[in-house]
Amino acid sequence: MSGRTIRVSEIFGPTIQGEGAMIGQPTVFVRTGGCDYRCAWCDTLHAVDTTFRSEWAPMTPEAILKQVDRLSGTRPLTISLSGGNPAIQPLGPLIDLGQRAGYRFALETQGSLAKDWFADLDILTLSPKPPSSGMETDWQKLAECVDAAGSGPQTVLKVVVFDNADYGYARDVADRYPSLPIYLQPGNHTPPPPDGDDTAIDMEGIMDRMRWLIGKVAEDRWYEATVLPQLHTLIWGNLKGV
Ligand SMILES: C[S@@+](CC[C@H](N)C(=O)[O-])C[C@H]1O[C@@H](n2cnc3c(N)ncnc32)[C@H](O)[C@@H]1O
Ligand SMILES: Nc1nc2[nH]cc(C(=O)O)c2c(=O)[nH]1
Ligand code: SF4
Ligand SMILES: [Mg+2]
Repeated sequence: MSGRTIRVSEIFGPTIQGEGAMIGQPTVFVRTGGCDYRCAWCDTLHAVDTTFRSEWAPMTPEAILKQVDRLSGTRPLTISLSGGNPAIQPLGPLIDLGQRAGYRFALETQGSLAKDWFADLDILTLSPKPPSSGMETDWQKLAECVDAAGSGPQTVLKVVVFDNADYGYARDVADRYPSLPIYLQPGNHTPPPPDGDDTAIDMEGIMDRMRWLIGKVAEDRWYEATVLPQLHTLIWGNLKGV
């Protein structure tokens, strides 16, 4: 298929947005395949690891929207674009087509690649990666993402926190962008293996980290931060497609 196609790992929903600014709100997910990062604790390796490439289907915007319509009952809601890194894919035409049908678009990306069409989103979540991920932040690229979005979408920051170094990194990100809302998300240290169907998580461990993180924020009187768990993980563990 042609260059207009989007590499899709999975389309699922309606479910609730489990993370960040839109937590609890009904949404359909379109998860793209492929990522320029390899985070040590990635919970979505089936959309990252190229071993699973054969499961990623090239789809046109029309075919994707048809599938979303089938799931939503053609009642427009927010479509959440995630991945992998969805910024790699040519998503502009899908956003345009969907918005004309009444859909809203949210997208999450690590902020390593800026696209002009970020300005057309309704909400852009930039989730730069802390030290525990093993990835290095290119601050210039992150700035380009913020600039590309401009005043188009609501832009928010979301940082996963596992430890003190990650917490310090989150504070640094917030200092760089004092006008953007920031969400802190405790890390899930038992992410799913890409090919397994065991959904078990260490709930106690995640809750311990959540309590520790709230304690840090309170102790520092960091009242601009919002601390939220991954709601879908608390409800369904590592189950895929929810
Ligand atoms: C799977 S990523 C896909 C979008 C994009 N690649 C990104 O990282 O922002 C979606 C969100 O899940 C978060 N995430 C991934 N693995 C996680 C884990 N083990 N615990 C908590 N959050 C995790 C990421 O940091 C990101 O905010
Ligand atoms: N319910 C639900 N909420 C989510 N928020 C971010 C997700 C992601 O994997 O990008 C995700 C997901 O996979 N499921
Ligand atoms: S950037 Fe996102 S999808 Fe890519 S490896 Fe990291 S958490 Fe996973
Ligand atoms: Mg996820």
